[in-house]
Amino acid sequence: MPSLASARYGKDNVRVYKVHKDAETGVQTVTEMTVCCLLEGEIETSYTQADNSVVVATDSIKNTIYIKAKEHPVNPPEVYASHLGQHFLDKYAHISAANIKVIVHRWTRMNIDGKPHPHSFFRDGQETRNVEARVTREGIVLKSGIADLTVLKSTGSAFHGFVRDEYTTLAETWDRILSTDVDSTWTWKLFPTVAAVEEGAERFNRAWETARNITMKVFAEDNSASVQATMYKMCEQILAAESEVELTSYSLPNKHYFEIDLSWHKGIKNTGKDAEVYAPQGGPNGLIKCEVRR
Ligand SMILES: O=c1[nH]c(=O)c2[nH]c(=O)[nH]c2[nH]1
Repeated sequence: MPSLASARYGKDNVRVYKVHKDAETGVQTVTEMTVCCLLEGEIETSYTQADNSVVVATDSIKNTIYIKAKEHPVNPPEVYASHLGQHFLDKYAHISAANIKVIVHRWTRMNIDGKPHPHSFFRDGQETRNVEARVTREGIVLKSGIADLTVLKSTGSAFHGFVRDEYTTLAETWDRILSTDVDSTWTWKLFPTVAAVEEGAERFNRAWETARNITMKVFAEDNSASVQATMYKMCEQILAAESEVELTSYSLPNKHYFEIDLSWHKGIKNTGKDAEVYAPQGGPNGLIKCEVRR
């Protein structure tokens, strides 16, 4: 006899835009998000017995995402995600967990004639700021992060001393290009209530800035022995800087740039210390991950 091992459902890819209009200055500030909200609880019978009486329609979940964005600030996204998730526990006794994911897209204010423009913005890169909240009656687990921050350094990266055997063709290198799309997360200690999330909410913007700055500074300044060694240093520094963070993680593709031997053309030197023109690769790519706990 089969049984339902796990279940969650809700609405994904809900796109939300909110504007704040400062009545005094006329300055407007915008936030664009993509939201996912998946519920868990006593919903088994909707799967096993076609019992829709336990189903909060995903259309209603979508409506709630908009209503909560109107009722509450959407900045920082950690606070919005906590309010949204808590709503489903408060409103529906049979719902035991709300899993919220908020992806915040970049809208950076334009500078026109050297002055910040009051209502015009541009997308300066695909990088997003992400939050995952799991809200239960035990408390709120928040995971904050950065995704798709594309970085490259043209030197200051090496990779040698790795296993050499009959499967190895890769040459050791003391000077290579290093490029990746940063996916970094930091998981907070458990918050008992939404009020505890709200209290000192500036911690979330500060930690995002700290993690982003550490990521870029370590990437730029570390004389990298490997992606593994460099990402571990980033994790250590984030844990040292943010005392309420329990766990940090990185997932980094190693986006390869291959040297091109052009010696067949008039003896051109384009390898080793003479390398200038490279071939950026699509796939395959390395993929290096780690989690570091306090
Ligand atoms: O930083 C690296 N880590 C690896 O594990 C690896 N493997 C590889 O082929 N190149 C690299 N680079």
